[in-house]
Amino acid sequence: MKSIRIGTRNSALALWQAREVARHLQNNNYLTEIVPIVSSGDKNLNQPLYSLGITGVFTRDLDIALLNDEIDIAVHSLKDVPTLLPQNIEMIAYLERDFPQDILIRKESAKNKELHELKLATSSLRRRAFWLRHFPNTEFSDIRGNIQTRLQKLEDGNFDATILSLAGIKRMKMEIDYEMLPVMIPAPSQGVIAVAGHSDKPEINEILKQINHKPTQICVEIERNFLSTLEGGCTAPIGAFAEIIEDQIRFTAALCSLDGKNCIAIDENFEYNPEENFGERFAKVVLENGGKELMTEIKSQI
Ligand SMILES: NCc1[nH]cc(CCC(=O)O)c1CC(=O)O
Repeated sequence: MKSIRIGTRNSALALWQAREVARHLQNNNYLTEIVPIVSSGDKNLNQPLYSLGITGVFTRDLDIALLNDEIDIAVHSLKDVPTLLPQNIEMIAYLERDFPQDILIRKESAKNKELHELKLATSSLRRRAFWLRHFPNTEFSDIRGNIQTRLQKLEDGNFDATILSLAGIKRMKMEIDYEMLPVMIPAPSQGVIAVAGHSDKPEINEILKQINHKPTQICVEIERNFLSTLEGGCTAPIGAFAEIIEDQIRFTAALCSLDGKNCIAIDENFEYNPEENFGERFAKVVLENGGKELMTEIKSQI
């Protein structure tokens, strides 16, 4: 049998994630081959992502390679994938989520500062707003690039700390001190590796389904339905996290104003029912409780 061509971005993290998907497929006795593809999201590093005006900067080039039959499947960090997929592209498998949380990393010279004294670097509207919700007088600078670049910028730059995803740090095996940030709600689908396939390739997609982790799929579908119902194509400070605890789902989520002063939050426990779109239901609760006006305000500010 021919080997499965696994498309990936060529950052260290993306390659690690692609090898992880390859390992799962090899465990099921399939041959694999990794095909790195340079993405335009990686080429354009001077502007924050939300200001590039297009969604899917990280995924577009892999989508094109998939549609052009240069690769059979594409591996993504699910949180970078827009909720609306291009025609003929389907998300087929999700690997088990390991570390959904955000963490704080500070440089040595800031190690004795209080949290509210830190000057932070992040380009994420969510991380900024959720931090400001607790520490409203914080100064921020933008920071872009892959994890290694950001940590280098932290050493060189005029700020004390940055916020990153724990999953990325763990996957890169970085020996680095970090602090957990229980005040932050993760981005929808943070920490999840997802595999996309072409709708016209049912044989490959059947193979992919064998490595799907169903509990992770259930959780990220709730988070992403919540996100897509709220956003309608715009980027806003939205956190959403679902986890399965015994036989219940715990869902925590919030939409915040850019300055973090106004947050509409959800915290629910419920029994899973595949017939019900919980993400949409909770997003409607947010929209009806001031979220609609808040989204209009955010859209006018970014
Ligand atoms: N937006 C960049 C990005 N996309 C995926 C990860 C790490 C893996 C993940 O969180 O799923 C990161 C780095 C970060 O947010 O710190």
